[in-house]
Amino acid sequence: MPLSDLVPSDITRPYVTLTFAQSIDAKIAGAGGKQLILSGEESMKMTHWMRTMHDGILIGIGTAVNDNPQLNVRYLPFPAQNTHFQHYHHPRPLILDPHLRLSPTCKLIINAAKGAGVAPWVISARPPKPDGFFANEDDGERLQQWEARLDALVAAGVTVILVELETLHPDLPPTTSDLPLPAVLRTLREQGIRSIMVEGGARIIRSFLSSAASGHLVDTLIVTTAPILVGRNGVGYGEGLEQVPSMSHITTELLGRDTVVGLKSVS
Ligand SMILES: NC(=O)C1=CN([C@@H]2O[C@H](COP(=O)(O)OP(=O)(O)OC[C@H]3O[C@@H](n4cnc5c(N)ncnc54)[C@H](OP(=O)(O)O)[C@@H]3O)[C@@H](O)[C@H]2O)C=CC1
Ligand SMILES: Nc1nc(O)c(N)c(N[C@@H]2O[C@H](COP(=O)(O)O)[C@@H](O)[C@H]2O)n1
Repeated sequence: MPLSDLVPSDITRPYVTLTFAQSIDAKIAGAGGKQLILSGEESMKMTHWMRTMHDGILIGIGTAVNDNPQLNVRYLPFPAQNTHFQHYHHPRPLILDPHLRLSPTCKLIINAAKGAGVAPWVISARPPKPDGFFANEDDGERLQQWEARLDALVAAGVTVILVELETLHPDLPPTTSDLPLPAVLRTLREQGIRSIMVEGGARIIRSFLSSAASGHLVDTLIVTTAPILVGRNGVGYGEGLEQVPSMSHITTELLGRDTVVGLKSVS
C-alpha cells in the first residue's frame, strides 16, 4: 500500500520521510562531495522499496549536480504477476533549485523521456525584480539568464514550480535564496503530492532537521549507517544544527552489514 494512502487527505503538507545513508563517522559523501556507495545491497533495496511508497522524492540541486542521480526504482525483484503489484511506482523527482542549475541533459530528464522514471519537477523562485531602491545593475542580466534556463528546462519536459522567497518586509529584497520549506511543502501538497521522501544532500538534510522553528516538517527519519569510516574531509550534515526536532525511536534493524534506525516525530 502506498504510504500516501495512510495520510489524511486534509493536511496542508505532504507526509515527510527524511532518509539518507551515512558512515559511522556521520559522513554522507567523501572529500569534495565525492558520491559514495554507503548502503549495502540489502539496505539499498530497502531504500528502493521506500521510493515505491512515496509520491515524490526530494533532493537539493547540489545533489542533482554532483551525483546526476536517477531516483527511480531499479533494485527490486521483478514484481510478481497476477498480484496488485504489476509494476512498481516510480516517485516524482522534486529538485529544490532556486537558480535553475539543473542540466537539461541530466539522467532524470533523459530517463523520463525513455520511460525509465517520471519527469522531474523543479521548485524554484523568480529572482527579485530589477527595480526599486535595492536594485543593482547585475539584477537585469541575472533575471534574463534565469529566464533562459527556465525556457530550456521547460523545453526538456521539466515542470517548474515557483514559490515566493522570504522577505523581512515586502519592500526589502529576500534575505536568502534558500527556498522556504513550509511554502515548498504547501505548494507540493496543492499539486497533489501526498508523501515525499527527502534524500538529501547535506544542506537539505540540515534545513529539514533545523525546521523545528517553523513547526516540525519531518514525520519519519530513517538513517542507514554503513560500517565505513570516511574521515574529516568527508561531507557531514550535523554542523551548525542547533534546533533539532523531537523524535522517538521506532525500530533498529540490521540489514546485511548496515544498521537502519527509524525515528518518528513527537508532536
Ligand atoms: N549518502 C546519502 O544518502 C546522500 C548523500 N548525498 C551527498 O550530498 C552531497 C550534496 O549535498 P549539498 O552540496 O549540501 O547539496 P544539497 O543537495 O543539499 O543541495 C543544496 C542546494 O539546494 C538549494 N536549496 C534550495 N532551498 C534550500 C533550502 N531550504 N535549504 C538548503 N538548500 C536549499 C541551494 O541551491 P543554490 O546553491 O543554487 O542556492 C543549496 O545550495 C553530495 O556529495 C551527495 O553525494 C546526497 C544525498 C544523499
Ligand atoms: N540510500 C542511499 N545509500 C547510498 O549509499 C547513497 N549514496 C545514497 N544516495 C542517494 O541516492 C541518490 C542516487 O540515486 P540513484 O542510484 O541514482 O537512483 C543520490 O543522489 C543520493 O540522493 N542513498
